[in-house]
Amino acid sequence: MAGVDAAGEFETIRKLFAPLAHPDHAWGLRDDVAVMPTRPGYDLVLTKDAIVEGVHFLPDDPLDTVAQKLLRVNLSDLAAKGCEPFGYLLACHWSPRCGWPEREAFAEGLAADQKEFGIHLLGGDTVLTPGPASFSATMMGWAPKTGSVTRGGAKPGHGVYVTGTIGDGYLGLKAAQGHLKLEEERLEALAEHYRRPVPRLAYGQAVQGYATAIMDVSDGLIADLAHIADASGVAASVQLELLPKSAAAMAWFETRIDPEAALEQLATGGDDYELLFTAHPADEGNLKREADRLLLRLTRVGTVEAGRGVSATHLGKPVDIRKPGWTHD
Ligand SMILES: Nc1ncnc2c1ncn2[C@@H]1O[C@H](COP(=O)(O)OP(=O)(O)OP(=O)(O)O)[C@@H](O)[C@H]1O
Ligand SMILES: Cc1ncc(C[n+]2csc(CCOP(=O)(O)O)c2C)c(N)n1
Ligand SMILES: [Mg+2]
Ligand SMILES: [Mg+2]
Ligand SMILES: [Mg+2]
Repeated sequence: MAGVDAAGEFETIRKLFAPLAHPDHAWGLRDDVAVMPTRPGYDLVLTKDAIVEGVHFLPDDPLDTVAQKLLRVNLSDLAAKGCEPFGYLLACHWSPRCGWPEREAFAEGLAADQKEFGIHLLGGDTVLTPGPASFSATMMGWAPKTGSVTRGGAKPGHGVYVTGTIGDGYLGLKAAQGHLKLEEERLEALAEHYRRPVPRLAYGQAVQGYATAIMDVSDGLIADLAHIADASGVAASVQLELLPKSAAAMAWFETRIDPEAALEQLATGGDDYELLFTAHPADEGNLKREADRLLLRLTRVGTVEAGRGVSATHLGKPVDIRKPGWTHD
């Protein structure tokens, strides 16, 4: 057909996205809708996050990793609620820089993570924008009808726990921008965490029996803990010296002259996509055992207290946190 270029809307859908469609429920991406099945004994759980060039990913990030980041930030929300992922609706707002090779790379990233996480594409929308590229996914999964742990059950005396390490996403952005002076291997490890965070799906399911409140860390550990504290009607304190750091983050930390400011950066930088939760101290052994089983680091970083808000200390000294995390203002 005249006037249809190689990166056209319907070529993209037919050649790149249709092969990723759910074999039973997406009608080959040739109709107006998809149909969600039901699953006896389970609730359908939905979440949506968007990512924008220049805001969530860098203009020169490879498009396969952009697609993976999109799926993973959404899967991270399902992980926090102990869900088994099922599939997603995808919106692509391509910018003029997204030609056919970039769209192919994007679809390859989707294919890799569909396999990794056992999900399928259900449908979506494809548009062109004169502005920066952006993408969004509506991720769907299943949670047992017994219900997921909310953000609202933390009680004074409970511990505050976090999976993995904190600050790699934040440092990874700086590494990808060429703003850090570290060994190449360290820079790559950090940038990888920024571009391809790992949603903690298995641990999210494993802790549903123990956590009293849970969410994933996207905006920053302190800001996100404040959401748990607000929803639970409690206060929480974080001991910054307990923050779990990767080898690369340790290497960066050792170059800092102000350790307190450096820890504040890690605790408020966001892009972690780790699980943050509270639990009764009596359950710590079970939580550790489940983490060990999954070869996942688990760290107690603080305590739930009576009151409101989140406070931080460094080696016993109060730290005034100026900006607890990322906000779109
Ligand atoms: N435009 C919107 N319309 C309806 N609900 C919204 C809208 N934006 C956010 N929400 C809802 O507000 C709540 C908080 O959203 P938020 O995006 O902060 O959560 P999150 O995805 O856990 O965090 P993050 O986006 O930092 O990963 C969620 O329940 C979300 O569905
Ligand atoms: C290029 C670039 N600049 C800054 C950041 C940092 N950042 C942006 S949004 C966000 C919170 C999570 O997003 P949301 O709340 O929208 O889900 C964070 C930590 C980044 N990732 N990339
Ligand atoms: Mg969100
Ligand atoms: Mg989210
Ligand atoms: Mg946010």
